[in-house]
Amino acid sequence: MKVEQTGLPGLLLLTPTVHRDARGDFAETYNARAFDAAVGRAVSFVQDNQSFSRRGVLRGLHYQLPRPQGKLVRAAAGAVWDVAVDLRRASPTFGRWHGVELSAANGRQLWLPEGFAHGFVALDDALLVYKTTDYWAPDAEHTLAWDDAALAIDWPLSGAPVLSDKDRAGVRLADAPLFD
Ligand SMILES: Cc1cn([C@H]2C[C@H](O)[C@@H](COP(=O)(O)OP(=O)(O)O[C@H]3O[C@H](C)C(=O)[C@H](O)[C@H]3O)O2)c(=O)[nH]c1=O
Repeated sequence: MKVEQTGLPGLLLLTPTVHRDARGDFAETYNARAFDAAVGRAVSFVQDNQSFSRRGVLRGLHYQLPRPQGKLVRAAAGAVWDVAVDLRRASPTFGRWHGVELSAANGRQLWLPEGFAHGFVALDDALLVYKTTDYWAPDAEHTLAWDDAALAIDWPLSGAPVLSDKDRAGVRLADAPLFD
């Protein structure tokens, strides 16, 4: 598995080894021993999620506080442009974002430790699958405005995104609850 830093402390890009043969291919999409070695600590996941999004759908930017969730994210089908925003008040990269294409074709995974908001736009119809380190806690959910000028996220959009009502009502960074 290839492990790459992203410039935001703790946010990692992981690319599992793909074993190809005449039948197709095989990859270990999660191996606790290898993942914990990459992260440098034991991480336990309690929930697996999947969401299908049609091309042009944008979900996010979401996080839970309290009950923050670390997330290990990949596209099992199609492709998304996945974004993490550092909301850790004391982080040297507070308020900065990182975007990367995750696709079934590139097999890339993004590890977002607790303290990040997460969102993505579907570049074509996409099935996003991801593990979380805590359970869903709807009362602890927050939505950061995907188009906050203070974040200036350079979304690869070819028109207005398809959004949920919740995501249309995201709060600005200046008004968002932050991680200490
Ligand atoms: C997150 C979640 C949702 N739900 C239910 C609640 C709604 O009835 C339905 C859709 O929920 P929502 O519109 O919040 O789904 P997304 O917009 O994809 O939210 C997710 O998208 C961003 C990108 C994330 O990183 C989070 O995991 C999560 O916030 O699934 C559940 O039953 N369990 C869950 O863990």
